[in-house]
Amino acid sequence: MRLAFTKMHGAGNDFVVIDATRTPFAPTPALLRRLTDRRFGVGCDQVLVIEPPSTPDVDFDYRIFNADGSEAGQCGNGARALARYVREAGLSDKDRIRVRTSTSVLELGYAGDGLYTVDMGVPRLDPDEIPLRVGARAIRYALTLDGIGAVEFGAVSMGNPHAVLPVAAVETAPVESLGAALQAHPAFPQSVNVGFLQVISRERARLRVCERGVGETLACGSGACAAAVIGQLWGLLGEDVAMELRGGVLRIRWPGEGHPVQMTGPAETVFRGEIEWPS
Ligand SMILES: N[C@@H](CCC[C@H](N)C(=O)O)C(=O)O
Repeated sequence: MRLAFTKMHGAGNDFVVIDATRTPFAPTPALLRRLTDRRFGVGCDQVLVIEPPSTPDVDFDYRIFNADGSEAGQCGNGARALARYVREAGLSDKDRIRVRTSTSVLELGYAGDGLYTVDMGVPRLDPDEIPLRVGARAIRYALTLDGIGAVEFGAVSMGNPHAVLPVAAVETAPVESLGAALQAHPAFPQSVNVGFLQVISRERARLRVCERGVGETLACGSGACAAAVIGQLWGLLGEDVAMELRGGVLRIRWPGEGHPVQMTGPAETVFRGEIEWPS
C-alpha cells in the first residue's frame, strides 16, 4: 500500500502530515517509527493526522504523535502547519477553521505575509489540570532532583503540560539533562515539556524547549505560549511578546488570566512524498 504524506515545519519544528479526511489512518507503532525516524524513515518531531470532525462544532479532528510514538493533546506549531495544509489542499474555504485535539479545541487562520494565527485557548493553571502533583496552585514551584538539587519553575497546561524555568542565558542552559530529569519526576505523572526562558525585555524573550516524547526541538508553539504566560505571571513579560526560538520567532499575545492565548508564526511546506507500507 502507498501512504501519501506532506513534510512541513513551523519555525523548524517539523512534521509529517497525513490527510485522513477521506481514508482512515490507524498508525501502528512500527509505522510511526518509519515516519519519524530521521535515518531509517522520513524524519520529523511529530506526525500530524487530519481527520473528519467527530462533532459538528469543529471542521476537523487533529491527532498528534510525538517521535517516540506517544500521543499528545496539543501542538501549536503543528496547528499552524495544519491551517496551511487545509488551505493548500482546498479542504475548506473558510477563513478560520476549528479543530479538535484529544484535549482542546483550537481556532486557526491565515494572518497574511505567510503567517498563521492560532487561538490556543485559555491556559490552565490549576495543578490538577496540568497535571502536577504539588499541592496548591502557586506562581513558582520547587522540586528537588537527584544529583541536581532544588529547581524552581512555573507550570501550566496549554492542552499539554509545560514547566518553565528562568535562565540567565539559553545558550548555556542544560536543556537535555535538566529537561529529562524533570520529565522523569513523579510530580509530573504524564511527564512534561520543559522550557528554558531568558527574558530580554518586557516584549522580547529567548526560549529553548526539551519536548516530551522528542527531546530538544528547534521550536515549540505550546511551549512559547506557556513561557509567555508564566513570564507574565512572574511580572517579567508584557501582553505581547516576541519569543525567539532556535528555528524562528513566534509572536504571543495573552491579555491575562481567563483569556485565551493567541500565537502567530510561520508554517512551511517542505515536500510531498509517498512511502510503501508495509515495506
Ligand atoms: N511541538 C509542539 C508540541 C508537541 C507535543 C509535545 N511534545 C507533548 O508531548 O506535549 C508544539 O509546537 O506545541
